[in-house]
Amino acid sequence: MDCNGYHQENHDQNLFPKPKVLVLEPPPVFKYHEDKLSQKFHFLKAWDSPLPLDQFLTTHAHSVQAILSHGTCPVTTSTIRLLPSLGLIVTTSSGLNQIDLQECRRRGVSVAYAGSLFSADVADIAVGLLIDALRKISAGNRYVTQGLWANNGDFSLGSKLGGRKVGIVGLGSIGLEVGKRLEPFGCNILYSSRNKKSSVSYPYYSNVCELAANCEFLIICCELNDQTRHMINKEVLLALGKKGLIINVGRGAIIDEQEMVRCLMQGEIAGAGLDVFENEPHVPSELIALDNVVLSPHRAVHTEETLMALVELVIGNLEAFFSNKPLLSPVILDE
Ligand SMILES: O=CC(=O)O
Repeated sequence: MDCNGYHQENHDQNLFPKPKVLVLEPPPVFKYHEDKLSQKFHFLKAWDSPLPLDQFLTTHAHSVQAILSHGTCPVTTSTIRLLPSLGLIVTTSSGLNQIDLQECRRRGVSVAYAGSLFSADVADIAVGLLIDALRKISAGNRYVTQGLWANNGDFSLGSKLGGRKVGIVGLGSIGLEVGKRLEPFGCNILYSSRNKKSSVSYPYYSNVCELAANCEFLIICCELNDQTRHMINKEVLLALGKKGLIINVGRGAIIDEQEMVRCLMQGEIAGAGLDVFENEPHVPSELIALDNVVLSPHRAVHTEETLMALVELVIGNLEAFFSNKPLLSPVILDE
């Protein structure tokens, strides 16, 4: 046994009780793999308790060393402050905007995340949404299933992908995967990012508005933070222009959603493919009604295969923490 009280060969539950892990809201991985996780850890389920959250946290304050969190589950300053023994937050997401990282840094709480585990899956959906919006696959499906084709309707033409200029906002691991997928279609890739990347020869724009003015489609792949919140505003959307499409697989709040809805309704941009929204799972009714918008329920990150890999990563990170070993996918908390 190590100093955190964790025993790898944890056969006798009385002698070596399973380490306790706090879960504030059920993460998607629970739906499919809770049994597997529960073989190793005892989950304290805040959402399942009749107690109000603060009282639940106070009750377990001294026994909680680790939290299991996910992409839309806030881990706030007040939660962290109520848990004096907290040493680790493991999130099943790649995005970290929901965790108060500053408080983690201040308190010396480590954070582990999904890293680039989902990047290929997210890039597949980004390209899928682009092709769908451009070639009107979902709209065509509605046209057929609503009987309009059989009634001699006139389905409007889509537009070609090859040879088009695609602007990627955020050239991290997801953005790079998107670029890799679009190059063989004959697309010209441009990008904006915090810094110019020496690993690619794509034209770089430090200003997202200039990127929008120089490309035909924008694919949002960056993270949400104070700098990127509502970065895609009216000015950027107008620069993208009337034939422009916007695809978002980052976070809803990177786009000023109200402004995007207005631009879509007034024909200031041509269409959108969206996996993420400002107020999930609520999607503005105007977006639902538009035929030039393709919607997806924040599922770009999850496939059966990556969820399997994710559960192993979560277990690996928690086991490492409780055995005082290096985390498998730590977040580097800069000074
Ligand atoms: O959106 C999900 C994630 O950040 O992993």
